[in-house]
Amino acid sequence: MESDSDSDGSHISATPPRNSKPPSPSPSPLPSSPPPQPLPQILSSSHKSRTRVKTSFGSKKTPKPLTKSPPKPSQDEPAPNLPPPSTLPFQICHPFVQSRPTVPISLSIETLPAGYFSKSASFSKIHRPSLNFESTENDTRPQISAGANSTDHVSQGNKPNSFKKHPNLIGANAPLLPAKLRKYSVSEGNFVKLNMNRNKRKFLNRKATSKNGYGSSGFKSYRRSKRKQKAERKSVCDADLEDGLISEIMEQKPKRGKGSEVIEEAVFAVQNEASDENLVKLLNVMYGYDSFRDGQLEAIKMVLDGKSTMLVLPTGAGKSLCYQIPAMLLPGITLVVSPLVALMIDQLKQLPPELQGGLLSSSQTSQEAAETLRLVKEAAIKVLFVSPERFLNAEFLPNFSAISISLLVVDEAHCISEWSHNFRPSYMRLRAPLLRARLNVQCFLAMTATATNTTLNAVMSALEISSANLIQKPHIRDNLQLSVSLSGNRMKDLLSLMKSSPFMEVQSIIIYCKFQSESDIVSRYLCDNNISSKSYHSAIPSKDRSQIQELFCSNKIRVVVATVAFGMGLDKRDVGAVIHYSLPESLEEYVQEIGRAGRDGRLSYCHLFFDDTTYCKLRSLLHSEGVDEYAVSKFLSYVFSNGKQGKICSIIRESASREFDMKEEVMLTLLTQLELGEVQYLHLLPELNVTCTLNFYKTTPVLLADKDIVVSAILKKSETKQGQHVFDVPTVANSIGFTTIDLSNHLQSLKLKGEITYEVNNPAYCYSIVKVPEDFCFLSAYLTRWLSEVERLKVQKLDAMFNAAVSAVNECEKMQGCNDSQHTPCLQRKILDYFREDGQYDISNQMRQSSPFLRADIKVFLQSNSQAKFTPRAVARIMHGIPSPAYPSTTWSKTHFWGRYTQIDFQVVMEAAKTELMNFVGKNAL
Ligand SMILES: Nc1ncnc2c1ncn2[C@@H]1O[C@H](COP(=O)(O)OP(=O)(O)OP(=O)(O)O)[C@@H](O)[C@H]1O
Repeated sequence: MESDSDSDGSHISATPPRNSKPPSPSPSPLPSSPPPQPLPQILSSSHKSRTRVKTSFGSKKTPKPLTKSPPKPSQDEPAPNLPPPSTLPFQICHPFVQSRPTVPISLSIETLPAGYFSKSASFSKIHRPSLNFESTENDTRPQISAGANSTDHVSQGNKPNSFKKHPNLIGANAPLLPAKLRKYSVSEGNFVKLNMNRNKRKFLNRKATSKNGYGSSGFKSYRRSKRKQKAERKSVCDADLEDGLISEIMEQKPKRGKGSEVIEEAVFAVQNEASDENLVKLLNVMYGYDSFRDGQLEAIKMVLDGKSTMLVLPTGAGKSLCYQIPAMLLPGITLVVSPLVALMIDQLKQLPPELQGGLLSSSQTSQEAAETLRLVKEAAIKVLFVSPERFLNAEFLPNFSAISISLLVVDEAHCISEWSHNFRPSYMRLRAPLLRARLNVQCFLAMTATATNTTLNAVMSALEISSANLIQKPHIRDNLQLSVSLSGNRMKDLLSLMKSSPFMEVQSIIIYCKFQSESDIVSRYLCDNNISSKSYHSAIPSKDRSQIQELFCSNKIRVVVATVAFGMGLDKRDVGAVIHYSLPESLEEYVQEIGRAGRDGRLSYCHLFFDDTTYCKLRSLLHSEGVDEYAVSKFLSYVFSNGKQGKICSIIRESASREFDMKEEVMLTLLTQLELGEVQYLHLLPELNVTCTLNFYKTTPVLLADKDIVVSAILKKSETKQGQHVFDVPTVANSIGFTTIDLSNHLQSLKLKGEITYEVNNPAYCYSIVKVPEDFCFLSAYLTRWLSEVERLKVQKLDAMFNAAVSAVNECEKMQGCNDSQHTPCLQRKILDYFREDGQYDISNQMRQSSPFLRADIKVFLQSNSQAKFTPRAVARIMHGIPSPAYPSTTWSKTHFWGRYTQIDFQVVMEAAKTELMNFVGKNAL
């Protein structure tokens, strides 16, 4: 495997500088680290607000109800903040703390001394390599990015191509066919019509009013609406999409022109003989590039050979091309599984015009999905993007029985592995035997930029990819200059960094923050100090977000201060610097985010700030998803409580989350594991609002029930509240052997006939039981172990990130090209070691192992909250200041023990809590 670690920084001088003018002769030195500042308030409730789907109430055409229309049922009052008395293992019999208890004087306040991590570093002189200024902005610049190793390139000479913007591409920077070919090429390309029905934005059948046939306003609004779909990376999955996302995605066949003949010839030549020369020719006529980047040709040839392949290339190295070219050549369709709809949309719009694409995601309506499937069946779509949630479900599969799938691509393949930084339960569906059996697909291409060896092994074993078919290139491009500094005052240090060379000369900069509030504060601070910037995160209205991204891409905004929401799918080639204001949660995340810089191959700067307070805070937060065996077993009993095989069951997300003190995502992870683990216990059904409130209008309920089986069941199974019938959708469906979808359709038809109106609320996970577990204890122990392991690994990943930063600052001997705060070689080496050696990587943690006051404080806390019930984890969360569904910060942050022990390892606090709880319960029992 190639290694970046041998580089000593000298290679960087071969790259033209980002700033076209030479650096100012004397970079202004930065001040030494001032004393630490408190972090801004960073904890926020993870609760999603309850959605309420209104189907017909309030419509003007609604006929008058038979009975006087009662007032709308009020939304459920939020449940009390504490779980019911019998639900927690430790009961403490004392008055509860609803009003502030008289807490004895605090026993201790544990804080790490400032400068806990010795030797503070300064980034005052960021090393600037000697640069060759001969190349100018307009040169065909040496791409030292992914294809750093130029010997691996298959080239047809390096004539510069005059790239023109694709008429239908949304991406601001995607290079396109050279001018000479563009004039022959398709005029309408792979325009993806993206209708936002719910937002009433329709571009279908738009009359051509401009050269490209779409009308400039239509195209502009299309671009705008596309950009709206950037969403928070961690939180966005199909179900999380903002309202009115994708309603329709369709293709228009490109008009055939002389350019398409040239491409057809090139395709034909490769189909005859997949030689390097023919493939380069195809690359050239399709994309206008002269040579493949490192790893691309190898991957394409492997896939064309029918070999399942694991491809690990750095971000921005050009992985997409590795399935796009095969998709042009292979007879069947190419399915691309992608974790985020926003990513799918980006990839869809970046398909070359000759390649027709489509998208299926669970946020589409059934009509939209049907339209896409129709196009697939007509072979009008060559590349189909699908979300893993949609994938392999009972509704999806039958559509593919008669369709030949030549290639299945798993994008962000690390999501398959629970050992990755971004495990997604829905990716557990991606198993070779299942895919072969259900879709008859034989060839897989798994792609990622960030995978440790353990993760790679997990992915390759899931997709049965032979180790001989692993293509792996260094994780970081050589054109990224990495610097790091321990900061006592990040805000001030950031300002100094921004005002010093080279950052002051860089055109486009992304500053990554961990929290939304932090991003707002930092952006405001920069603006107040004459550095204009914009804050970007998912709480900013989508219209504004789109605008910020658009302005950033067109270089009208220089600095964006963003959470992780910014960047996924962003293919701005000339981002010159990425600054981490907050420590990333893993080296994977760090690598992914610095990969936003220098996609054009030019030298780019990445600076990382770190400090012990942020590290401790992040480490605490990583424990917010952990669960105890007690909670898991309670959850399992509930899941199978009314359990007969085949029965449709539901779990109302919000109330169950409080009841089990488990985040909604954790409940979904458990349910997915019960579906996709070794034994299939249940079958997940689409999520649904399960509580229905119904009014009858035309016909009296009893008369209607005589003719209608559904109405008859509703009358039997509903409660009448103020003249309205309230019922649980799965209960009614079960009673007449309907599916929930059938029942919903039936209600809809009654509504259209004017017989009823109804409203549904309470979003719930729905499933049918396949098998009731024989041994609940065994299963809950197994699931808890599994979740704990995932939790432990996340913490280890943060430790590894922190240790890499600490050791660069404190241990680097500055021998091999590192100097001042510039640590490219040693950070590259750390990253390489981490990805390669995995388990043996240094992941010792820097947390304090205990405090003499910990147990005494817990004891006081328990005494003063004696009516409440706690698990050890609940106590530890409070001591770490982590809110949870049953112990929200609104109530519990009022205790002055809240967050007092963030610097002590969570497990240690939990152990202490366990001991104290035992003592407490023991004493009470006496
Ligand atoms: N052979 C090539 N020569 C020049 N540019 C290329 C080549 N291959 C791909 N590119 C360009 O590199 C950019 C990044 O490509 P792409 O989006 O496929 O990267 P990626 O590896 O998927 O990145 P990420 O991991 O961030 O999604 C695109 O603008 C693409 O057009």
